[in-house]
Amino acid sequence: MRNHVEENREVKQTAQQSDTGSRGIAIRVQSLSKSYAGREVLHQVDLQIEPGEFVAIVGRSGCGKSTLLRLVAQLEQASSGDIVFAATTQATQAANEIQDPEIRIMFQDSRLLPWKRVLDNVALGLPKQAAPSALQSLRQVGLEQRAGEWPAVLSGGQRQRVALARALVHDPQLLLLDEPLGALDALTRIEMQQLIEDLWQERGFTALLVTHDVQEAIALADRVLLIEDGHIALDQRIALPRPRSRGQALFAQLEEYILARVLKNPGSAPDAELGDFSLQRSVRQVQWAI
Ligand SMILES: Nc1ncnc2c1ncn2[C@@H]1O[C@H](COP(=O)(O)OP(=O)(O)OP(=O)(O)O)[C@@H](O)[C@H]1O
Repeated sequence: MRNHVEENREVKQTAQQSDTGSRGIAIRVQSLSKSYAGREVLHQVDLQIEPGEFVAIVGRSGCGKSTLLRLVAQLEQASSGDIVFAATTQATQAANEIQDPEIRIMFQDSRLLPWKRVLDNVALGLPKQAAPSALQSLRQVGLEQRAGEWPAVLSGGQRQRVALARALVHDPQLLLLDEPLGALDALTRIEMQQLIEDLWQERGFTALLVTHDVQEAIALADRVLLIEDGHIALDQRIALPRPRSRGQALFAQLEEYILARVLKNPGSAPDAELGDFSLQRSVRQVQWAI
């Protein structure tokens, strides 16, 4: 017998799924500004993200990366400007505004409840009868066997896997990732990157990742945005084939270029040289009529 969550999900998907079969939504940020105590952190930011796109945000500490993510998550209010979410219709790719997108967020710390077992953490907020989907979500991150354990006995990487399972059990249209792998060792970090990429490809949600790690941004994202002085100073398409290898010459070239831009190093390669990749991933552009 199907549970309520599955039924609700089906109804929601029928209404909101794009014609690529993607669960992901489009985002349009218009003239977005945010000030804290009179100090402007973001200044009239404009940004468009396509359904199912994976976008990474990099930039120096304190430049406003997490602020932008929190505004998109609707955890904070902008000082001015708009953020619009849209699903696309079947044939036309026209954007239909949606008011209550399913958005989930992952932080650097897992934020698991220590007094709840792993499975109960994943099932948090789900109706009781949806427990099987929580177990399935744990299976997807490879931790089904740890369902009955307490978060305290898991490693940092395993706790982040549980946090990922907890986000995915809600079948998000948009997954926001605020430096979720920042505290992990290098090997675990790469394993988690692969897991996130696999799940993103399988589920089709739109992903927005804040990271300090330019390699991570290039490994995962379709586009890397650099925030600087309150605005998007660079919007670099990463048209490398997936899965990506850090050993590729183009990977290294992009890394050097983006890092140089972050560090404002005048010796970096010109944008034009890097914009000429032949392998472009076909992200379908939304027609905004709203
Ligand atoms: N609630 C707040 N009240 C006051 N100032 C804030 C608040 N949140 C963020 N700021 C300030 O806004 C600026 C941007 O913060 P934000 O956390 O977005 O930066 P970030 O780029 O994510 O930094 P990091 O890479 O170090 O995490 C910082 O100067 C920060 O001190």
